[in-house]
Amino acid sequence: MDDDSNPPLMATYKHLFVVDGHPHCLDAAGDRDDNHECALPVIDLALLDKVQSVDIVRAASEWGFFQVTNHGVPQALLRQLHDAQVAVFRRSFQHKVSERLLDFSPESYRWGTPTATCLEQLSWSEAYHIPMAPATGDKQRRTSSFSAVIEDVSTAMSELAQKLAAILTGGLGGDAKADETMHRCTRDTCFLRLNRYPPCAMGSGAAFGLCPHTDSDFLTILHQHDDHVGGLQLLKGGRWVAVKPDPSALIVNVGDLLQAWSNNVYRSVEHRVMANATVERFSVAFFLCPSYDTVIRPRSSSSRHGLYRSFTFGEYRKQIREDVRLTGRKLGLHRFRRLPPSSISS
Ligand SMILES: C=C1C[C@]23C[C@@]1(O)CC[C@H]2[C@@]12CC[C@H](O)[C@@](C)(C(=O)O1)[C@H]2[C@@H]3C(=O)O
Ligand SMILES: O=C(O)CCC(=O)C(=O)O
Ligand SMILES: [Fe+2]
Repeated sequence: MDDDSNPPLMATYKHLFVVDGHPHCLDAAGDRDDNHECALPVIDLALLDKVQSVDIVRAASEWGFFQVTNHGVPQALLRQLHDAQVAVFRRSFQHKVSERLLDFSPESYRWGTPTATCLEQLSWSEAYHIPMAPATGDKQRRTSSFSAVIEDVSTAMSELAQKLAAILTGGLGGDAKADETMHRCTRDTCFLRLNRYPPCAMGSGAAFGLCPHTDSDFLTILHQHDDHVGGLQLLKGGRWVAVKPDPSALIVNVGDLLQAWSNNVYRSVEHRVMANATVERFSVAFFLCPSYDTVIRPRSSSSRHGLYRSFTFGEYRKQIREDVRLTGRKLGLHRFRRLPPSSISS
């Protein structure tokens, strides 16, 4: 490994570990139930029938997270992606910031949190956030074996995500409009994110690998490559619980768009990654997203009014970017809540 491959996280963010001249650490200790590992619901997709669909609907509404086995994304392909991902992150930092990864846009490489003003907003990680849409004039995506692997993984994950999204939208009763919205998610409107969490010398749990957030998409498919490096935690019943890594399974989580569309039936649950003092960690996330002009129209039911106003995915992303720029945090769906009728003055 090149010594110069790590982004300069310590040099850039060391000051956030000191507040008023005193060492500062995350207040994760206050909510620390991190030793508590949870067993996410596991759905065996080889047995996909009515019973499994009901289980998926239940897991998405009670947990917002579940795991799938026999998911159809070949294990050998995930291993190939892992090897290529490791090699890409091993290149020198200078190379990563200055070169385009293959033919993807230069902004796809990110590290740390440029907007962070406190430790709580810092993500101790580097990532390639890759739009699946081919760049204009881009005819050479498959010229390297790496881009071919990325294409194959994203095609397989996209098929899986669409299948699960169809089950989840179907699970709320027939609504043609849901189908229409889901059809606006094609592989090319989605994103693949390659994450690497470098060791953090300040100690395990001293920083977030990825600070608490909900995903801004319909559904996320996540693969953790190692069975011995944990770090992912989710908020369950007001407490942070750790997810036990299982590289043979894929983790699925509901994103903000599905929560809004389903009128809070499905839950986009906050999750985070804790940094580790000695070992690095890799993961890959596939985000099922529609085109930016797609309107998310929260369904209303006889029992519940629409909790959110309609918005386009482009509007949602823009608002998040703006909130992060101005406040350091994503405010997410709170911004799009419909005001209760009593609070609207005439
Ligand atoms: C600073 C931030 C960027 C981010 C939202 C956040 O407040 C914290 C987590 C970030 C993250 C990580 C996963 C996804 O890539 C992302 C789109 C998301 O939903 O949360 C990003 C956000 C972003 O890049 O806007
Ligand atoms: O690395 C992980 O386990 C989680 C990644 C994640 O939450 C994300 O990329 O949105
Ligand atoms: Fe996430």
